[in-house]
Amino acid sequence: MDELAKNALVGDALKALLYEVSVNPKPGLVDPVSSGPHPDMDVFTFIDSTVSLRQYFTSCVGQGAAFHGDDLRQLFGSIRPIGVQAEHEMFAATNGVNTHKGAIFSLGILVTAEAYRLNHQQLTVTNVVQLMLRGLTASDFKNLDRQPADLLTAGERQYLRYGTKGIRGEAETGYPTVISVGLPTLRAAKGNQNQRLLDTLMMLVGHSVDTNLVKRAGNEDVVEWAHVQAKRYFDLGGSQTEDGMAFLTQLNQTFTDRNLSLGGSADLLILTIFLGLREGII
Ligand SMILES: CC(C)(COP(=O)(O)OP(=O)(O)OC[C@H]1O[C@@H](n2cnc3c(N)ncnc32)[C@H](O)[C@@H]1O)[C@@H](O)C(=O)NCCC(=O)NCCS
Ligand SMILES: Nc1ncnc2c1ncn2[C@@H]1O[C@H](COP(=O)(O)OP(=O)(O)OP(=O)(O)O)[C@@H](O)[C@H]1O
Repeated sequence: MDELAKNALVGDALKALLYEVSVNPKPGLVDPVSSGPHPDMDVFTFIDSTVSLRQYFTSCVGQGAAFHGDDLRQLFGSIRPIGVQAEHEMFAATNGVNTHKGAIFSLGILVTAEAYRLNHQQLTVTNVVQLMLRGLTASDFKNLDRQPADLLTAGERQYLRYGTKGIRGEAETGYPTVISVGLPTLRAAKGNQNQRLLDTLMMLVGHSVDTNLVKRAGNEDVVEWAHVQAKRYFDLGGSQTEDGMAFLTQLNQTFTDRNLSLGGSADLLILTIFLGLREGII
């Protein structure tokens, strides 16, 4: 893999983050027009955060391209500490605001997998991710019930309470929601870039269990409600119709009023954009 190809991979990761934050109006998320239910951040916070991650993605590409072992779990083991470091850099760049924690984890995995795959073209990105993350949920969720409750993250708490595997479950299975929902929607989506990405986001919202949303709502029933909202958007014609867009604008307000966030769905959109850029469909 030459330097040009490595730089292109890093560039696609950074573009994915910047494209996603630029899409609007996004319910429950920061965009250039509104911060929605996130008064502690705006689009500039996301630009600062994105730029702070260049070195991290460069390291992920380096690890993926240089890995020649048989057990790809070791490749994941090599990027996890780099991810922890990247989280520190993100918090330093945003004055302590969590902009991209989920994206650091998920996009770091996909960038690493893509770099590895460029030297192993017989494998799909799904194959590589599944091999890298074998046993992730079992090891991350092991003995959680013995941890002090106040030290648990939102995702860990929801696993204990509802059995939801969240970002780790999605990752371990090779990001099926991105591959089977996000990418096919993006390939088929019509209109300009913003319209295509809005439809892709809403399709992801309709097919995922977003632990960020559940945390903000304090219950799991909100997932079904969000799925119904996404279906209504598409029944009205999605981004292609005035009714669809009017509904989305109203939904944006509802999410803000109810202090609901879609941080996990935003991450799934980021991953879809990244793979879409690699595939040349965006
Ligand atoms: C697994 C990670 C994301 C942490 O999980 P944690 O339990 O702290 O968070 P939690 O489960 O609450 O969710 C984190 C984020 O995931 C995203 N998310 C939520 N739901 C989903 C979903 N269905 N699909 C994809 N992403 C989702 C959201 O952005 C959310 O904010 C990661 O930060 C981690 O492994 N942390 C431990 C320290 C570490 O190793 N960090 C470096 C990672 S390379
Ligand atoms: N445009 C966006 N793109 C990506 N993620 C976004 C966007 N807007 C909001 N988010 C996400 O919102 C989440 C932050 O929400 P929230 O404040 O509920 O999480 P937190 O920082 O983990 O929790 P708390 O603020 O309660 O400590 C982050 O995961 C962030 O990724």
